[in-house]
Amino acid sequence: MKILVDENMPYARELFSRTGQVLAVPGRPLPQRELEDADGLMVRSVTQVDEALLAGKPVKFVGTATAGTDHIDEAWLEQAGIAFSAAPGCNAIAVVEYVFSALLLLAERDGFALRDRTVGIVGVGNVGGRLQKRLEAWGVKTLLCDPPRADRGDAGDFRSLDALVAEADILTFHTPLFKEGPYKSWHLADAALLMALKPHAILINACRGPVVDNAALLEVLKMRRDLSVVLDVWEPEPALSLDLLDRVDIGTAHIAGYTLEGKARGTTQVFEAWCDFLGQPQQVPLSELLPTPEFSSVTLNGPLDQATLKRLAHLVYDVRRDDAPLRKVAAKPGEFDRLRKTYEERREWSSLEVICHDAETASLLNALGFCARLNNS
Ligand SMILES: NC(=O)C1=CN([C@@H]2O[C@H](COP(=O)(O)OP(=O)(O)OC[C@H]3O[C@@H](n4cnc5c(N)ncnc54)[C@H](O)[C@@H]3O)[C@@H](O)[C@H]2O)C=CC1
Ligand SMILES: O=C(O)C(=O)[C@H](O)COP(=O)(O)O
Repeated sequence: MKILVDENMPYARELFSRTGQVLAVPGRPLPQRELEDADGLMVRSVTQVDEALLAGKPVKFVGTATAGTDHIDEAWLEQAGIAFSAAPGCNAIAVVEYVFSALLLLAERDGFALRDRTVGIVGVGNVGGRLQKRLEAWGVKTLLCDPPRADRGDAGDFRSLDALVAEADILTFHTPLFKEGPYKSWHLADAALLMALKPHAILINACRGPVVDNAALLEVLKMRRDLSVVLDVWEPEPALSLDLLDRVDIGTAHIAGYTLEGKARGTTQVFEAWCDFLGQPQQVPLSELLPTPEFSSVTLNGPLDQATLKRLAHLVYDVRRDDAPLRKVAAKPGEFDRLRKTYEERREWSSLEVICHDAETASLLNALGFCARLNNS
């Protein structure tokens, strides 16, 4: 049994080698000759998996250690009889914490209270749903737009995208990329939407680059200097527009989902699906894999205000650590992918135990995703 795994998939070698011979390969471009005798192929979002890649190859199972699946031609895999599994929700917490890190930074820079802003969430799935809960836990008003869920009759106060644009101070996109169909999300944020954003609005895209028309965004930013923009994803990648990068407030190399926990969950979800496919089910608890974090415990002695929340959040992850390196190297070919492959360890808020002196603060911190406990001494 030969299993190809993307080299940017932590723990893949040790897990998949329980079931066969593992070869770690670059995902972009994938060395095609290695597919000639491969039974399993485990990729990330940078590898297009379709007929052109796999026709005539012996691969029987494809796994992607990602939430997004727009790089996979699922219809072709199905008709070719190739099993497929993704990793839904694996890195949702990481994206939520990226968004929080960015918002807390912009709030401090521009001197506003998050609680005084309304956040419009477009796409209320694993990422958007968790973001809603954490923002509401902090007392921030949210507005939700998710036409597929609204059409399914899911509970929730779902609004139109136009309503969010009209009312939200912060608009954040968390949809899959659909190039066509009833829920097409390609260029969902087009020139008209961008021009209609409220004065001093903040636009965030941490889902897929083409959900925001990047050429239109560049033109709009030349006219609307009041807008603030956070982009983790670009149209296209890896050759993003340097002019656009110059004009955004925070720009990162598609790393919003890159916590160690998020990547490890991606690997274990796909590994477990592969084992099911082989008829040898296995469960891998994350605690078996993850190392001790750099900071594991702090004591909060005062009240939890926005400035304190920012310091706590940024102790675990400050988005500026990813913005500066991209600006430094973006003009050089290959550097976008190198930044992603050599990504320095990043953990989730839950890795930080926060010891508190009152139960209300502990409960709020837990609702925000930290691991809080009451100091009874
Ligand atoms: N920057 C990064 O590192 C990461 C990016 N992503 C991207 O974010 C996307 C969302 O992630 P999850 O929340 O985990 O996916 P999910 O599938 O759990 O949720 C997506 C939600 O978007 C909704 N939706 C679909 N089409 C829509 C439309 N046209 N307008 C509004 N809502 C729509 C769906 O009904 C669903 O509720 C992924 O598909 C992926 O492309 C995900 C993880 C990491
Ligand atoms: O899960 C997703 O969807 C993502 O966007 C991933 O975080 C992207 O990471 P790579 O698969 O490109 O390493």
